[in-house]
Amino acid sequence: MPLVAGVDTSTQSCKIVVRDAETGALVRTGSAKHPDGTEVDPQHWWDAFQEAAAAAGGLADVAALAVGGQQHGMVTLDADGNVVRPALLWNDNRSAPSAEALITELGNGDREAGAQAWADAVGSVLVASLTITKLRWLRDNEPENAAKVAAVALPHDWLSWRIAGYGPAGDPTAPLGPQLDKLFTDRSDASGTGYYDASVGEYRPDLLERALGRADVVLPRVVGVAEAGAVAHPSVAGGATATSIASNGCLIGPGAGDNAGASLGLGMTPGDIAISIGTSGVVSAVAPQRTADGSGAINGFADATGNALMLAVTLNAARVLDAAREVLDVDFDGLAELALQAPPGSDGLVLVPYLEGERTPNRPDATGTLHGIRLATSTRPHLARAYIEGMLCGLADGLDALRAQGVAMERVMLIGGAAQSTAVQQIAPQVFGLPISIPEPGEYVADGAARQAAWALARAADPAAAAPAWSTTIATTLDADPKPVVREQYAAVRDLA
Ligand SMILES: Nc1ncnc2c1ncn2[C@@H]1O[C@H](COP(=O)(O)OP(=O)(O)O)[C@@H](O)[C@H]1O
Ligand SMILES: O=C(CO)[C@@H](O)[C@H](O)COP(=O)(O)O
Repeated sequence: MPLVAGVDTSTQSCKIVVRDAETGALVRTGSAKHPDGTEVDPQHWWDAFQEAAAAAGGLADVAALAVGGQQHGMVTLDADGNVVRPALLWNDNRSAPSAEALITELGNGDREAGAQAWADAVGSVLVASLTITKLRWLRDNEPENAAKVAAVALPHDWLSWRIAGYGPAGDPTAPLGPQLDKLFTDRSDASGTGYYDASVGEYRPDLLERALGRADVVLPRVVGVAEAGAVAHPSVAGGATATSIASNGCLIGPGAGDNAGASLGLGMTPGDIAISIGTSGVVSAVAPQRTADGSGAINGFADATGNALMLAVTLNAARVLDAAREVLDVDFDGLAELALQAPPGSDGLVLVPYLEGERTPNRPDATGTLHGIRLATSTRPHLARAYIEGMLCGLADGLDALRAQGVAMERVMLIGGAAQSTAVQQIAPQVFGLPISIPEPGEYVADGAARQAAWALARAADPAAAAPAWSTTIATTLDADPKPVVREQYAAVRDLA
């Protein structure tokens, strides 16, 4: 049976799964770390991809692959294919004033009108995460770099291009050189740039020009759903090209933004909600039409199949628990054990977890605040529980925002690194007031990319082929009595922060 690979070039690491194209059975995996920081030289992603591919036993026997990736990161390339400056990631907040300026400008001085105009035009009210705001920041703060930009790509576009053999002129790992017109992307990741309208499937060069001051830059071609964007070059990843289908080489699928990748990996349909607790906290739902929420609570992105993907995204998720482990000097299990020793609501100890500012609500300069500290709550279990509850309350607000848009919630699935925490699993249904399904532990973004690769492979033979019917196994569904006190306490202090 042919094998396919799915890659997740995420904020903290690169993960690769190799699966059987027909059954979806997991064959092997590999991963490698990315450096910390909100501005990263993309070369690190390339190095981590190579390391992860080697850890996965190489990709020489793989017939197709696809890359899912952290959304929104601004990768600027000059005419020779060099990155102009380190990529600014989705969680880099320096462009918050640029976002505000672009909103007010589009509203001709009226912020509210501008917010709605952006939501109507591209599905999202601008926040610092979106690529377009980073381009405005570049224009205003590094004009010499802005002048060098010949192409703008996203992390998954850039990595796909490198795997296809393109890259900086003279780089021996880029034998096909700096062919910027060979960059490609997909509708899901393009929909997070702020200059692509997924409702009609077209870039908005006029909006790009507003940000960068010009629109004469190459943007990646948006390839169709499950259409191969390129063929992997034999010299990359220790021979990533498939020897098994030598006549075709190893196809590279369109790829996806990581949240659309997870949606495909989970096989989400309307009524399904995914809550991902990775570096970002994401509450997502697929919908037939893209939304235009002028309040900014919901991003109206696209998925990787032709639907819309509604997202509420927080900046403070798994790393809040990493911070708690640091403060309490415990490992993952230790944090979970401590948190489960304290009662729901932590006897009034509440963390508003804006440790990196926040995106939803839009408070880029906020810091975290601990409320309700008394002698009785100055214990390690209370603190551990407050960190977990505060992080989950941010996601519960995201669930409310989706509800307010009329989204049905028939099944709520918890994924992402911190979903492995037994304390998160047990406390989540108390905070959300809903049963929570825990899929088998896995890398659902990489799985979605693998499924897309299998789909692209099938489409190469039959243009009408449907996505392969891989199934997701729900390991357990957890229910608990809702504990409204947790959200009530949080709501009372959230806006004081
Ligand atoms: N058992 C656990 N409990 C809490 N957090 C965990 C656990 N296992 C992993 N994590 C956290 O999950 C995060 C990585 O999750 P992941 O979804 O891979 O992130 P990303 O996709 O943003 O790179 C890290 O911050 C890590 O500390
Ligand atoms: O900005 C968003 C979505 O809009 C984030 O979800 C990023 O796509 C990063 O994802 P993770 O690395 O946290 O998975």
